This record gives sequence, structure tokens and C-alpha cells, in this order.
Amino acid sequence: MSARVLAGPPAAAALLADAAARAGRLPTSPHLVIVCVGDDPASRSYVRGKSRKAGEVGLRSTVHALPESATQAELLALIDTLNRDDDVSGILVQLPLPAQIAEAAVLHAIDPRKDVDGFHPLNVGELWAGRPALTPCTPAGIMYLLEHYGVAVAGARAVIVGRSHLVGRPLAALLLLGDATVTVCHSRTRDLGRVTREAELLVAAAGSPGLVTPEMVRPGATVIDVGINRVLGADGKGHLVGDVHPDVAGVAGALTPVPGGVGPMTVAQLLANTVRAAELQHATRAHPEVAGEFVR
Ligand SMILES: NC(=O)C1=CN([C@@H]2O[C@H](COP(=O)(O)OP(=O)(O)OC[C@H]3O[C@@H](n4cnc5c(N)ncnc54)[C@H](OP(=O)(O)O)[C@@H]3O)[C@@H](O)[C@H]2O)C=CC1
Ligand SMILES: Nc1nc(=O)c2c([nH]1)NC[C@@H]1CN(c3ccc(C(=O)N[C@@H](CCC(=O)O)C(=O)O)cc3)C=[N+]21
Repeated sequence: MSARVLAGPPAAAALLADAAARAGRLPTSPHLVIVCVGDDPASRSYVRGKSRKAGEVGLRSTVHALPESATQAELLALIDTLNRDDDVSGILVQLPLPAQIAEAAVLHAIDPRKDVDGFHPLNVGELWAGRPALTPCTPAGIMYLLEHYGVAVAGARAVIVGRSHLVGRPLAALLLLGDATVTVCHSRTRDLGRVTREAELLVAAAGSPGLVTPEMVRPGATVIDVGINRVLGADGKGHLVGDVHPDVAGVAGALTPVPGGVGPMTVAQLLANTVRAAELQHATRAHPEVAGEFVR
């Protein structure tokens, strides 16, 4: 038996087509601003991919690249300018940041209505309160992928390996909103395989190549591989591999590939969030009586 492949690109294309149609109904094209600090090659490569896709669906994007030595004050000043600029719909600060900059201070400074990553505490709180506004791109993209391929979430036993603020935690909130029964595992989880074997829907987001092996997977389960790990192959070249061992394809019912699975969903969802942010800002301007309030 070999698992059904849940490919990212067709689902991402459907999400992007919807976002592009909504963008076309706005008076001006939504504008995403990406801020990156330092010159980590992997970060630069993600940023290029995001800008290219933005252009393909008719969104504007601008990249602000600050040097590795940038101070927290400089970054906060830039965010303040972008917050005040009515021509900016969405702001994404690429993570991780250099050690001299406190991540929390930066994420708190972004206007929640422009927070296309969904990392501001207001958006995090709204998500856990069951009123999702702007939600983190990777988890929201995974939910879209599951729906696109008709994978049932309601009532399912879902297990997530990883509890980061970027992936594991917000995905737990979204799956719970979708009426799954959710378990979140991490590096202190005892007998990880016993927990993951319970899952009808298993999500691996640990950043550990091949962590999920066939004996950890319930036969027929849907397995979502979020991991993006660069490893050196036998051919001496660098390869991207996920957190799921390739042999899991023999046990799982359905499986996302790496690359070409969750990654493209993340990028598509970022652009969908940018359109959503532009819609929120447009509604606020059209109805100034609600300005200052957080409009959903
Ligand atoms: N496809 C995409 O679009 C994206 C992919 N990624 C990829 O997803 C992976 C996870 O990213 P991110 O969430 O940011 O990573 P973090 O390093 O922030 O978090 C990893 C989580 O996995 C847990 N973990 C690590 N090793 C184990 C283990 N052996 N057993 C059980 N739990 C473990 C950690 O536990 P603890 O909390 O106890 O330390 C932690 O909660 C990475 O490979 C990253 O590159 C990330 C974002 C987007
Ligand atoms: N503020 C912030 N928000 C993020 O969403 C964020 C971040 N910082 N920092 C880094 C992680 C990682 N991330 C990815 C996005 C796209 C792919 C992606 O498109 N991957 C392709 C392969 C790309 C390649 O070949 O390198 C794929 O899986 O097919 C992967 C990973 C977003 N992140």
C-alpha cells in the first residue's frame, strides 16, 4: 500500500485564485511589506519566493532588508512608519531575528490589523477565544489543504508533534475549532510513538529529519509533514527532507510531500492573509465610526 499524496501546489492554486479575486474587488491592490534582518540564506530564499508569488497574483510587495547589526530601536521605528502608512496592508517580520532584538517587542509593535503572520497577542488571543481574525500562515494553510482534499477534521483524533508559536500551538487552536480531539506533543512527551499511533490525523512539526517512523503511525492515518530540514545527501548535495521517514508512505493513508506539501500552502496563505488585512482596513476606512475598534 502506498499513501495518497496530498500535493500542496493544486490546493495553493485554489487558495490563491480566491485571494486574487477578492483583491480585484478592492479599490487598490493589497501591499505586503516583508522585513528581514541579516542575511540568512534560507530566510532570503523564502522571502524571494513570497515576493514572486505576490506578483503572480497581482499583489504588491516590498522587501526591507536591514543589516545583521540593526538595533531593536531601528526595527521598531521602521514598523511604526509601516503601521502609519495607509498604503501598507500587511507587515511580515521574517523570523528568527538576531540576538540583540527581542522578538516579543517586535511582534507586539505590529498593528494587529496588519499582522499577516497572526503573531500579535491580540490575534493569538482571538484565535484561542474561538474568533480567528488573522491566523498564522502555516496552520491556516494546513487547514485549507485538509479541506481541499476532503480530509475529515470534525471528530477526528488529531496529534501534533511540536508546540511552537509558529506552528504547533496555533494549529492546535484551529483543529480544536474544527472539532477535532487534539493532543500536542513535544520533546518532553513520554513514549511519543504510543501517542502518535492514536492519531487519525498526525502532524509532524518538530524540525527533526525522519523523526516519525512507520511504527509510530496508525495504518491509514493522514500524515501532514511540516518539517523543512536541509540535509546532505549521499550524492554530497543538500536536500530538503521533512520530519516524516519516507517508509511512512507504506503505512499512512495519505501524506504530504516535502518539498511541495505544506510549504506552498504557507506562502499562499500569507497572500490570502494580506488580502484579508486589506479588506479589514478598507472596511474600517469606509465606516470610520468603528475605527479604533478591531474589526473582524
Ligand atoms: N512548511 C512550512 O511552511 C514551514 C515549515 N517549518 C518547519 O517546521 C519545523 C518546525 O518548525 P518550528 O515549529 O518553527 O520549530 P521549533 O524548533 O520552534 O519547535 C519545534 C517543536 O518540536 C518539538 N520537538 C523537537 N524535537 C522533538 C522530538 N524529538 N520529539 C518530540 N518533539 C520534538 C519541540 O519541543 P520543545 O517545545 O519541548 O522544545 C518544539 O515544540 C521545522 O523543520 C521548520 O523548518 C516551519 C514553518 C513553516
Ligand atoms: N515571520 C515568519 N513567518 C513565517 O511564516 C516564517 C518565518 N518567519 N520564518 C521561517 C519559516 C519557514 N517558512 C517557510 C515558508 C515557505 C516554505 C516553502 O515554500 N517551502 C518549499 C520549498 C522551498 C525551497 O526549495 O527552499 C516547499 O516546501 O515546497 C518553507 C518554509 C515560513 N516561515
